[in-house]
Amino acid sequence: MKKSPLPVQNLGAKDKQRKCGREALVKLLRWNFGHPDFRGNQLEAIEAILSGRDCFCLMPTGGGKSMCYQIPALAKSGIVLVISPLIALMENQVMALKEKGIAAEFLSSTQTSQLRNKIHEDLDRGQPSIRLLYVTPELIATSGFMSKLKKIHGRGLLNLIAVDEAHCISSWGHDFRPSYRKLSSLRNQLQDVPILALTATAVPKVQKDVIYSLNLQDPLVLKSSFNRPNIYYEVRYKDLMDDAYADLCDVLKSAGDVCAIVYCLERTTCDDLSTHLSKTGISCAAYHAGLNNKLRSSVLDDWICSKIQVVVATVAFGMGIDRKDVRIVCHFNIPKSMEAFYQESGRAGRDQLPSRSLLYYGVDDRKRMEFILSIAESKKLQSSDSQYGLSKKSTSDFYLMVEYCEGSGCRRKKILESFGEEVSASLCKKSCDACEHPNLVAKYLEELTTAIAVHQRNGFSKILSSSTDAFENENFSEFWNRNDEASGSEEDISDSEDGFEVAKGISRSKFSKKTGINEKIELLQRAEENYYRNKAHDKQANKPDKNAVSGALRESSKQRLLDALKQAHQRLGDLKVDFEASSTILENECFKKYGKSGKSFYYSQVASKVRWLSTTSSAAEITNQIGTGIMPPLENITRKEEPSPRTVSTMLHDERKKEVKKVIGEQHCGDIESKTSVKASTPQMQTKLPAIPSFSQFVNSRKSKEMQQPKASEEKEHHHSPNKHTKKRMRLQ
Ligand SMILES: Nc1ncnc2c1ncn2[C@@H]1O[C@H](COP(=O)(O)OP(=O)(O)OP(=O)(O)O)[C@@H](O)[C@H]1O
Ligand SMILES: [Mg+2]
Repeated sequence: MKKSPLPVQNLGAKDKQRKCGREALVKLLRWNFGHPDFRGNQLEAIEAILSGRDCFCLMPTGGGKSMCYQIPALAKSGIVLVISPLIALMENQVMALKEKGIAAEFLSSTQTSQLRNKIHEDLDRGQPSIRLLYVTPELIATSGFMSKLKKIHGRGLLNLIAVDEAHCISSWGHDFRPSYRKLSSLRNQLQDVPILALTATAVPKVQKDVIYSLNLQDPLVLKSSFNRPNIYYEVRYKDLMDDAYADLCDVLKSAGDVCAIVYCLERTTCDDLSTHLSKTGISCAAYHAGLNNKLRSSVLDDWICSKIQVVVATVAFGMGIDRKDVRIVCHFNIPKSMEAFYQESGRAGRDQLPSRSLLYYGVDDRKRMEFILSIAESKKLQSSDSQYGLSKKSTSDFYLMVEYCEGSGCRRKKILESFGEEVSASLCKKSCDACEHPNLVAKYLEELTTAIAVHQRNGFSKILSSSTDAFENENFSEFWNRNDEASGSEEDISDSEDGFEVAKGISRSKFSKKTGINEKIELLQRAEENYYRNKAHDKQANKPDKNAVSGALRESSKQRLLDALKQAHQRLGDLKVDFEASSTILENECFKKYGKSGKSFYYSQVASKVRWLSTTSSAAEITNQIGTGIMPPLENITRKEEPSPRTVSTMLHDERKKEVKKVIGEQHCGDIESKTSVKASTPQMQTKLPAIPSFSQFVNSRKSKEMQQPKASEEKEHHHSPNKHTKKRMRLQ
């Protein structure tokens, strides 16, 4: 319904400098938004801004921060500029304001040039009709738009600059956006325009950083408690349950037909989980950046208008989702930080009614996140962002989240303390599982400790171990040494430019479309791993340290590298390196890095090198990496000891064959074998070793098989149901 312009114009047109009294502001609120009164610090913030003062406003998620700039936009003639990190967020707010008859627009590259021109024309008018103009920080950074802003300001029409989600300016914030840093120049460029910084998730360090970076002058600092008393916090332990999918299903069903969001780390989990929930009769849909825009907006629309009950989403279902009656927010995987968790779980109960935050914690998830963060950190260290001190921060943030799950004591207290709030023990009022059922939670934690010990004993998720230290100084794990690494992130999932998202994007781009292949690679790796484990175990039956890298293991690894080098030479033609010396160098490198970390890391690194040798398309790359002298002609190479027919590689090959057979069937395995045997019997090799099929060979033959038999392969993929043991192994997707 379009409202009459009153009382906006009455208040604004009379006297621009006139201060609106409380009553007039409440009237504006009631008239335009239908709320009976201001909440929390809204009024104080609005009054400060209207008096021309800078303001830093920290309010909990759903606290009503938008009102702090929307009311001033209505109280004075002129324009309020709102800087917002997401186009979707701007679109939503502008649409909602327009529905209320308030003149709001946003400028973005997604609009037609015709529409943009129309907005610019309005801004150029003596008295623009637009009251709220939403823009991205990127647009602010352009000289053209800045000169337009200066002109508007010169005409006395720029009333306020509101920086929404202001924590994005700080590299200490969980959603740091490099483009936000460009906002630092606003104060100098538009000197006497008040600036309002708004955020829900700033820890004290970030709060200071925001105020400093935006150069706020004597700002009114308003901080509300982060506490969300209407949200009940609970953690459930995946490692202690048979089937987390079924558990979640029960939770959602027993809650009735309520609105819920389930956050997952990976798109594939969203798809799987959504399918699973749908099958059990829950109305739900997946939402992630892998879906096209049309599908995404239809899922969002269906959820907003209650056509579907549950959205199973990645963090792409992000900031600005304003449905008030979300009753359950579930994290099916541990989030990356307490700030992210707070913001996401805070989408529950924005209507202040009782709601629930449920986190499913799994040790495997924790390890996966540790791995992602370690990669993101390495990437950030390499990039210019390192100047902002990003290196160790995300891991330490993450451990707060781990502590939330693994520690005993009130969950609410943990959340609030992480934001620097001092909290009394009585605050929670038994509205978290740890306060309501302390003995039960203590029992779970004890069982979890045992489960973790069992995982560790069994070498569970060995390849991507929890030890991020093991990846320090490493040019990433074997998973990163792949040809397609350079493909990078083809899309963003949360519209964030951050290293974390980029790292996730890269990992997804490499793995998500290759789930089947990835599983097979895993099987091969497992076969290799088993081989080494068994061999080392046999040889060292009496030795106490089962995890030590034995001399035999080193020798066989060297042999593998030697074979891989020779195969690379065959494939690429002009590999000018000394094979023996090079394999020693490569093996030494692996041992130097991981010899002390135990054989699984060491083996993993060797496997990585072998894979690199068998997939790289550049001989120069190998030569450069090894950096050894000129290689004698291949024909002249003779081994000191000719290996027996049943060598390490043969055995390894047999192991692989077994696994390959398991996955792709006898016939296809035979294909690989016949091809590789031909290679192995070529005279140049002077070895009886059958060649190890490279992963690309394996993957390519698998692909062609899949193309021939799409249905059969689909069945096999389907067979890898989420609850199968294989799913429990770690995969980055
Ligand atoms: N004074 C008020 N009384 C009642 N409801 C209000 C009031 N102010 C805002 N709201 C409502 O609260 C909800 C949340 O508002 P808003 O989106 O501005 O919150 P936010 O603090 O920006 O949250 P987030 O951190 O998630 O962005 C909206 O539905 C809004 O209409
Ligand atoms: Mg907001």
